[in-house]
Amino acid sequence: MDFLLKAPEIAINGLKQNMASSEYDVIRSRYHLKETIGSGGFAKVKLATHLASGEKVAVKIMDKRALGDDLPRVKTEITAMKELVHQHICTLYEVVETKHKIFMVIEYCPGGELFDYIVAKDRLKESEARKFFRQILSAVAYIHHKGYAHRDLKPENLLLDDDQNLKLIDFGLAARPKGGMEQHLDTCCGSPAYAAPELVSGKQYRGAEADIWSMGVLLYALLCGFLPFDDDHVATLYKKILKGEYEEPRWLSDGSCDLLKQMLQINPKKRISMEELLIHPWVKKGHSGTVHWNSKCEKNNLNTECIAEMAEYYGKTKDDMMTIVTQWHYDEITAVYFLLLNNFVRGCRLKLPPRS
Ligand SMILES: [NH3+]CCCOc1cc(-c2cn[nH]c2)ccc1C(=O)Nc1ccccc1
Repeated sequence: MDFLLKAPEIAINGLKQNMASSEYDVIRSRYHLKETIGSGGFAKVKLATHLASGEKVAVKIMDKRALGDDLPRVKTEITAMKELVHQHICTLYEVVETKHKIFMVIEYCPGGELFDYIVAKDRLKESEARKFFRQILSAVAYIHHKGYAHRDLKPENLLLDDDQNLKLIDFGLAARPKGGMEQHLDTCCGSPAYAAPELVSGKQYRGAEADIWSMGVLLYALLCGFLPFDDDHVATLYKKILKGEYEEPRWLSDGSCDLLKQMLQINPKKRISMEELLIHPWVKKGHSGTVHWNSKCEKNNLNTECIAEMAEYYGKTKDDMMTIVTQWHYDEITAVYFLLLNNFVRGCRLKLPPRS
């Protein structure tokens, strides 16, 4: 099985990784792996502690031998997460690859899945649904701006951080069409209940338009606590999606019904666009302005306070530390930078302990 990221003989973190040693040696040298906090088909996700800083992280562990046809999904996700750095997207901190394993170290979200949050509350009040929907819009407008479509938007892929803010995960099905976001896509993917009519009918579709349909289903789930189109038999579910008829519970406001109607348009050409969504009266209600979707943590705009803290920790000049960080090897250095940055963005000051 070839290496996705590095040839086996290339040193990992300056040390020649003895390929005979445990597959977990490198990850355990920097993280204390704890309980499993999630799993999906080909991966399990463990809670871990970053030994140098004491910060909690999530480690997504995949065995290349078990991945089979899903191996390209992992490369897609790693490539996408390296490029998509945003306050409402789970940050990829580090990638460790060994002969048989791939470890993705990701920002930890202690609040769990939005799915479970909705189930626990039955359904959300309009104001809370709006708060979450604005954050989802912010993340999706950003990834569309960067030329990506997520293609698997659903409450299971939105996690709550410790400030009750949403973070998007699972970019394994993301697409970045070479011809730009206007280019049509062919692959039918994602979760059936959230899939757009043009996607389930096997037609070519535009990623951005399909993502907007999925966000309509997501908004409906936030406001109602159940899905607009649902059935135990996928063929029947597809018929319901293609028909586009759904119940409007009496608790939905006229504004909510109007927005849902514009998002759940079976004809993608009649569906509301991202630009119109960002300024929609329902989205703006009760908030001072439109949705801010630009990233607050772009890689091309390094945080000088984090660099200064790292320079002191590693005994380097700020310039040398800046040069090392901007190589973005997604190794220990990248992880430390993003861990410091995430705390900075949240208004905390993470002080690294003296190095042993
Ligand atoms: N539905 C989410 C289950 C837990 O999965 C994750 C949790 C975190 C996480 C938890 N806390 N912070 C981040 C980060 C990433 C994943 C993830 O990518 N899961 C996955 C996706 C596709 C296939 C298999 C697994």
